[in-house]
Amino acid sequence: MTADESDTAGGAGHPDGQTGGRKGGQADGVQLLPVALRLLALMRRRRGLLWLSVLCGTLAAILSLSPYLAIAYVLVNAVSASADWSAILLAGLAGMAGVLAEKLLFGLSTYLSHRVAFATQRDLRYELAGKLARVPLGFTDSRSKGEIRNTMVDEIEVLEDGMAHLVPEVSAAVIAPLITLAVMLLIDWQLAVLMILPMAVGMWMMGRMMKDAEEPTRDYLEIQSRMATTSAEMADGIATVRAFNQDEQASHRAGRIFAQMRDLSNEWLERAIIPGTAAQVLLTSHLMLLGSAGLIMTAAGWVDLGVFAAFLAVAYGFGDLFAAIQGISHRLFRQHELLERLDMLRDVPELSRGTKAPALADASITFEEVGFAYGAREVLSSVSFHLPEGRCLALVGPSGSGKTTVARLIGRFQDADKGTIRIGGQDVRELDPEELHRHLAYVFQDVFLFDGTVADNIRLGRAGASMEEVEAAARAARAHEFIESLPEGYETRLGERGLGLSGGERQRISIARAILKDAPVLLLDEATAFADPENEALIQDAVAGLARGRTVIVIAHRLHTIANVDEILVLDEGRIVERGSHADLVAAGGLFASMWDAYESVRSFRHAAGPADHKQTEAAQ
Ligand SMILES: Nc1ncnc2c1ncn2[C@@H]1O[C@H](COP(=O)(O)OP(=O)(O)OP(=O)(O)O)[C@@H](O)[C@H]1O
Repeated sequence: MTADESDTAGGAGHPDGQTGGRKGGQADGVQLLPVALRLLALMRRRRGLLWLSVLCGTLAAILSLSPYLAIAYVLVNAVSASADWSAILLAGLAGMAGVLAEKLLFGLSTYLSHRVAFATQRDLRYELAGKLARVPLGFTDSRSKGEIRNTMVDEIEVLEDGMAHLVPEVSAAVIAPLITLAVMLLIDWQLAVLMILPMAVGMWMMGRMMKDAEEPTRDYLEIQSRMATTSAEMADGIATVRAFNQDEQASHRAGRIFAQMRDLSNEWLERAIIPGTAAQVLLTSHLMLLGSAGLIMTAAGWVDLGVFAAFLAVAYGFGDLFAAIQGISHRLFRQHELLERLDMLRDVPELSRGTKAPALADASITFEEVGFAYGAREVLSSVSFHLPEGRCLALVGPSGSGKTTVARLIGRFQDADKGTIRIGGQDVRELDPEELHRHLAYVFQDVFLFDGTVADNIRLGRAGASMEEVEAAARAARAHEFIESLPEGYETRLGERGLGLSGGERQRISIARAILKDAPVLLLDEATAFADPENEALIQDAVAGLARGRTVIVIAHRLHTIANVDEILVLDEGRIVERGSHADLVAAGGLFASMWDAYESVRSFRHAAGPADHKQTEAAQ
């Protein structure tokens, strides 16, 4: 694809772009040459093809002047008294051959640059996908997922314009005119100056305008990014929005952003139309200046008619080339923004990769004075515990007390800011991440299912597991029956994010994954609520089977399910405020005891409420 080159203000760099935006950026203006060099650097792995493309593009641009020169030669000779018709014919043929060669070379240059661009796009996406696997998960939490998707899909797509189109076009629009200009200066510097002067002034004006466009362009990209996020949210969250009767408010919110976009575009149009048109006039007035001044000089005998005709012909072709430069600088400016956004993703610090792959002493988990903050907000402080292999630890506490964060730190979804977390005696930061994750299995509430078959989704637990193993895991996870009832059983495609399965069914697929993985440590976030009592009982059953013989950390919401765990940690505002067995904690009369009382009274209320609720509560037990 090519970038949209239409310009509302005479090619004056309307602040449109196809990127998401960002505030800030270089205060001292965008240097277009470095942008072009960065684009080249992106493609350096394929520099052989790239330079061949540049060479073909340059030759094509030089040859593009050949028909004008041929016409000039033909005209000058045809009107002269001593016309040499065979030479005229030869010049005509040479002009035609020049055009043909130009088109062929330009086609070859574009073909090569596209090959390089497509391969580079693939490299970049691959690199970013790998990067996402190495950055702390907190990064994707804090960064809108739409923004990341935007960069990986749309913005890298737009970079294709820079890599595939700008490379041959820059060769055509910059290198070739420079060579031609040098030759023209050698032939007649006065005519060459006349030819180039108005263009140079026009180019300078365009440059000023481009500089003025930086701020509005950033605002434009910022609004464009918000528009993309709002539109994606409207599409993704439409069910919630409708359920709360917020359609109108959501439309108004989106409408305000759309209006900002219109206002910014209008504002820019008004600012750019006059200088833009003036620059356009200058950029195209070189023929008039050269024509009138050159005629006088020729009539005065200062310049040879043939030379004057050649200059006129080249100047005619030069106009096109300079028009191309405007478009290129404008598009390079867009590429600059894209490259900056790409850099932001590429430069995100990665989790340190430990290299140790030692045999862990056991599957114990230890927290030593662990502290963690999201930005400035401390969410865990001085958390210490030791969970021996094969034992079960429950984390309880009010919402937001830090239970999930404890589990996430073990898997290095983020790294602790203070203290040390050990598995089998080894600091998790010193372990090779793959080695660490081989020891951990998760069953979280928010089950991610990808667009693939049920069997493939279960195989996420262990790639390459046989169909028998997948099925055995599904049976143990009490998922086999519902999977069999799907239209194509294990081969049923789940569609994007596994839409179409109930919460309980998704959870059981996640349990099947964990069973297949057969990791010694299980991190389990107990589901808070499922309407369907049958599902609930099945999940409890499956979890009990999965937990047997493993080291388990369970984030517990139903306090009766943890009556027999080895230790309960009670968290409040990121600190361990109580610890002990269920009976001890109830007897202690602290936070756990009051949570337990509240929990019990809800349960007895449910028992009293009626058969349906009663059945559900029973099933849960
Ligand atoms: N990605 C994040 N960025 C910023 N703050 C976060 C993020 N994730 C969690 N928090 C905050 O960290 C604190 C601890 O969250 P955490 O999810 O660990 O609590 P929790 O005890 O598991 O809560 P719940 O029982 O509601 O799931 C909360 O105040 C939460 O708002």
